[in-house]
Amino acid sequence: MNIQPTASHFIDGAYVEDTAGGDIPVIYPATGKVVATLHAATPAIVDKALAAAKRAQKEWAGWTATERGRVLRRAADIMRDRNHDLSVLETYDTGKPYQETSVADATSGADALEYFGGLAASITGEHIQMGDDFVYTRREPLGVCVGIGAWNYPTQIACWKAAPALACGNAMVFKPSEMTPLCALKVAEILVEAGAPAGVFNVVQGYGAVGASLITDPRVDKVSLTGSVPTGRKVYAAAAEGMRHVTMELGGKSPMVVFDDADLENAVSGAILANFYSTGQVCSNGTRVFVQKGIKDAFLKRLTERLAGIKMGDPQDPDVNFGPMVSERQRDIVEGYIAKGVEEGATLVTGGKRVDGDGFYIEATVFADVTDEMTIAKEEIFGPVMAVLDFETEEEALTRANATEFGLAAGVFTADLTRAHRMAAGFEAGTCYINTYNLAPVEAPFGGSKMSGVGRENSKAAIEHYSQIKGVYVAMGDVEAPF
Ligand SMILES: NC(=O)C1=CN([C@@H]2O[C@H](COP(=O)(O)OP(=O)(O)OC[C@H]3O[C@@H](n4cnc5c(N)ncnc54)[C@H](O)[C@@H]3O)[C@@H](O)[C@H]2O)C=CC1
Repeated sequence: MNIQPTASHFIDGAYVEDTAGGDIPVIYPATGKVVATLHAATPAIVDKALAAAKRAQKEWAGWTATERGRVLRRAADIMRDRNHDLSVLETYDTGKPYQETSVADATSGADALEYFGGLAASITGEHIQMGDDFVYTRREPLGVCVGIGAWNYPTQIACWKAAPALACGNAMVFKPSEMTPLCALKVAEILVEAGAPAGVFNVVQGYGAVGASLITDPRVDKVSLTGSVPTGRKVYAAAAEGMRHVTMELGGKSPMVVFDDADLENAVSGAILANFYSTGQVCSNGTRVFVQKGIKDAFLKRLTERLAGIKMGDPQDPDVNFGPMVSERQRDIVEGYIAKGVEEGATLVTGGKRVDGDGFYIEATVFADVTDEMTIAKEEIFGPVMAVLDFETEEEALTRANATEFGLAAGVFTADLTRAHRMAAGFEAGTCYINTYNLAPVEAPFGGSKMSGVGRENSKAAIEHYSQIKGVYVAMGDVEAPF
């Protein structure tokens, strides 16, 4: 497979290069080797992309929604047809195992394109009768949207943002994470192939500075970021200057609560999905696993047994189910947290060590006897580190689960139906799970409360964040004025 793309950027329907912006090396996390070199956008490239989006948006919004939807649905079909190649590329970009990328990335992107393609024609206004007069509402696009992505799901993030944006008649300029710049280019190619007019979806590469320059441009109407809380703060503030709409999908330190009466095997499976999928690099991960005292020993025993099923190795090998971290830096950060866990007195149950060699591998790590004050229970690690905390009562579990500035996700495992719903109602989090964890189907809203974000992606809720309502009052009689 040719990993080096034709050029760094995709603007106005074509690949564009400008080497003056400086190199962005693409490092394959499994080997530590550079597999492609791209270039950061210069101000001229950013200008070209925004100009193309601004022009194309007018044409695109003039199409009927059925026509727009058809393009998105065709793009979904193309993505599914190319799932293998796209998954291999996603694995080069991120280091996530092919076993995951072949079922969770291009496929999830295709789901978003299909879902919002199907929804496009149902995005309508309403009629409000006022005696003889009436008001009608128009649901209009926002204009030019900027999407900024994190490294962990480059295809999915591009599609989760592009699909609702385009369905509503917006155009988009998307900046992938500098760590994983390859996959969004394929999304752009596919949309053009599916019939999207040139300029409706553009990709520009770059580090934070390129992202920052996009947000403040007067041509931009909306910014949707997937990233960390510190970046979210900066992006939200910069967008506020121009009163721009925002969607913020940020980090988390989500709780997963396991009661004594939970199905042990399912709770262990949930904890594995909540901590080790994508080598722990998932924003909604349930990294604070609260386990009720009566089930704690059995839980830890079964978890340790199940972790023996990890197969670490070349992520392109379909039998491998645990890949490297995305970068050396991220692995160093995770190692630092593991050291803090040991230093602050948590019990290291399993893992904890980096794997020697060129790739950025680190073991799946479980700490028990973690307390709320420990650093590993408070800060987002974004790596394969599970913290198991003990608890006794439901009230205690809920209070401690909510005692965080984050509010992205939360989960509960219990056989007690009413308790499950009580917990879901009590969680201060945007995305909750009962007896499962980390599923993110396009039909369901996804996003966080508190410091974890603003707005929702996916589901009908996303339409609210990529369109605006205009009310039109229509008088049927004379106008009454006081003088
Ligand atoms: N809630 C969600 O849906 C998700 C959230 N995340 C969060 O993302 C973080 C990890 O991803 P990273 O790529 O390290 O995040 P990051 O915040 O470092 O970077 C995210 C993106 O923002 C860009 N950026 C950085 N500074 C900027 C600025 N001043 N203006 C505009 N753009 C700027 C980066 O180039 C990158 O494309 C984690 O905290 C994770 O929890 C990741 C995936 C999903």
